[in-house]
Amino acid sequence: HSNREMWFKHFFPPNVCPIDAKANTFYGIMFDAGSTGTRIHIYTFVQKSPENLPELEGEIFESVKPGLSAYADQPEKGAESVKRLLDMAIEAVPPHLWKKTPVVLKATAGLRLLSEEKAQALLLEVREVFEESPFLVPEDSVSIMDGSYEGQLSGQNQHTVGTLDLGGASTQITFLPRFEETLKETPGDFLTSFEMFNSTYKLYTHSYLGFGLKAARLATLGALNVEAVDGQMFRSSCLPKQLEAEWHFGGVKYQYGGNKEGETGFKPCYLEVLKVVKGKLHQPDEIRGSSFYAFSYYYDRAVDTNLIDYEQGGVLEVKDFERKAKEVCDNMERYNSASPFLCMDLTYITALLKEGFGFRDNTLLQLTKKVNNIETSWTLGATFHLLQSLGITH
Ligand SMILES: Nc1ccn([C@@H]2O[C@H](COP(=O)(O)OP(=O)(O)O)[C@@H](O)[C@H]2O)c(=O)n1
Ligand SMILES: [Ca+2]
Repeated sequence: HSNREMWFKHFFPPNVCPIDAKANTFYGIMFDAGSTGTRIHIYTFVQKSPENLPELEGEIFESVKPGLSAYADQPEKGAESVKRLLDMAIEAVPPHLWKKTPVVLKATAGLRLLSEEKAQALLLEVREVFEESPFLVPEDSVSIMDGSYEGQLSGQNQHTVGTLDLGGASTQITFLPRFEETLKETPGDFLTSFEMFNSTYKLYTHSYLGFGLKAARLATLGALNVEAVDGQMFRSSCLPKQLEAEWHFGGVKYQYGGNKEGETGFKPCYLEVLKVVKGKLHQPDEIRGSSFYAFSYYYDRAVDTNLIDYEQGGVLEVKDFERKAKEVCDNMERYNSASPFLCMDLTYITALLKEGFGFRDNTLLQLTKKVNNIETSWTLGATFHLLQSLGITH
């Protein structure tokens, strides 16, 4: 619309101006099909004028468990879980905007670990659910995402230069390098360029498949990429001595337990976990002392052990995770009520941060679930990009 049509909008406060609201509000529906759950993000954007970027106005968020990969052998059931979430969008988006509201699903690490055939069958069923909905279904609306897009950047605090995300199957690190040196010593496929205000920026972002918390459990147990797991017992010094149990992940059943006779506790556990991370990740020098935002399982495990409050989040040092790991691992029987993997998880987080990425003991981590009441997720950037590429916003 031209400025002529909108001359009257200055007489109304923005939220009572009916035409303004209609002409400038856009919705975007983004599904995050993660390895442990499926989530819907329904974003509302408002574009105040054609020359400004659209602003995020709000988000509706819901999630279900388990993730799509758990339906590897029942793709219709998997698609049904998506449909139930999509029904929320039918309620949330005004009917006259349905046709203009794109719906997209991007699967992350969990589906990357399934066979091509099973993954495609799932995606096909989901695509059908989308086609039957009243929303705009772009080409490629259902896909497996390249890991590097999961990185996200937050600019809340000048000294916080990057983000860390720990999923079930993969983990991501993203930051804006400040030194030429970092760009020089970084593998090319860890860098992506983007344009903003007529300048080109280089972003360091990488997704490590197999280094998510749950994949790391299997790796520590020696059960990742093992051919025959049937009847095999995987043991670890990171688990309670007497424990023997079963665990289902990615459609496979694993039997695992504690070191009945051998050692348990932080020290032997750390050595076990070290084998999984040491020398496996790229360590950019400049991040050692920088502070990072940390999401997902970093957040969840910090909440589980009272390091932070669930609602508030908080700031931690890397060594806080180590202190807690020692406390839990060296008193394993006492912590039995929580997950039997708590010691292993905290030890892995400690090793990942210190030996994997190369952070210092006193590196600060800002643990956050929401920023300005919006779920922190790669989905926001992806939706923004989608609306622009479809020409829905400018
Ligand atoms: N919107 C979201 C998405 C995931 N998560 C967390 O991310 C972790 C699981 O990661 P995921 O299921 O996305 O696994 P990947 O597919 O990323 O490996 C859990 O700690 C979730 O609670 C979150 O806190 N908020
Ligand atoms: Ca994720």
